[in-house]
Amino acid sequence: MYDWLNALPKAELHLHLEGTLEPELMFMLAERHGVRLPFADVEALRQAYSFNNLQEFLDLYYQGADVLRTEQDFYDLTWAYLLKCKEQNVVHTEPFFDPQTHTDRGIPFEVVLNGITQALKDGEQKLGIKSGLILSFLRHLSEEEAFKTFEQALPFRDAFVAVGLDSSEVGHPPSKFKRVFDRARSEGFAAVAHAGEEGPPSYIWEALDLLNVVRIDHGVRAVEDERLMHRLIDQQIPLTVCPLSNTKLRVFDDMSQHNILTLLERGVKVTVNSDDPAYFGGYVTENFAALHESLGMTEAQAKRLAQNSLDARLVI
Ligand SMILES: Nc1ncnc2[nH]cnc12
Ligand SMILES: [Zn+2]
Repeated sequence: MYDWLNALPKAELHLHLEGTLEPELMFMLAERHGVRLPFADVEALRQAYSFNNLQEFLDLYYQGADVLRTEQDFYDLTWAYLLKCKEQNVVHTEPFFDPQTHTDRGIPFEVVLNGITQALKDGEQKLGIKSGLILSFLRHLSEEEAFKTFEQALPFRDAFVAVGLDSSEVGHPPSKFKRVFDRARSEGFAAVAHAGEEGPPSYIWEALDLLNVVRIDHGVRAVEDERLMHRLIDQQIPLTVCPLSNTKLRVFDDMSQHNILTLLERGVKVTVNSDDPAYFGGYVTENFAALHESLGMTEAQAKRLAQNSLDARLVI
């Protein structure tokens, strides 16, 4: 089944480039820049990837990103991910990047963006993988800081297709970013947002009604609100679900409890994605494989999930 799932053409719509930083690359970049990591070796770092919630993961994820410093680093990071896409027949990807994670430690916005966009261009030319980059705001920071980031990005408007919202969800509802999302949409960008990962269904409502998002990232807590379920089904609003992430971050205790196939069978437009594969134990194919192993996902269901991902692309 793994090989069959791997060969299925698919799109990835929920992937943080910073979350593809494999321990081996982290150590290589640390050496490149003479940075001392607080882990003895790759194995010790992997051992640390055990989380009780989103915040415990984010603390390590932001710390790991500190080795990303030059254009070449961002290129290498993105290219390594695109090679994985090639290997797993991900024919299209719409990755996030978090500019504030880097600009806040003094890395110029252009350094981050140039490295990523050059790799994405090469990915299309040399590997045939299409992409659309999503600029994501960190929701634990202020709306004013999100505005600053957006203004900084505008001169490079051709480099990205949408804005997103990620980081610590609870306590930072979508409403906090209504005005900056209004501004981004007025400039012609699509909007997506993480909502209903750890946060309540009301955050999904806000993402839809206040931020006017065209997709919900995660959204698995929608099942707690039947009226919301009807909205998602009636309007066929895609959810970018990340099964391995959800179990690693304890949104579900075990993969056997994951609700993605229940959502699929109720008619919600769900897709399968890897979120932060270097930290959560697998890329897209591993996510599909886990659904087969733990939930008995059939080939027909896998085909529908893959087709949903192609249908839900922002860029065609
Ligand atoms: N799963 C996730 N939720 C929120 N912010 C993130 N940043 C990277 N991965 C994330
Ligand atoms: Zn995410």
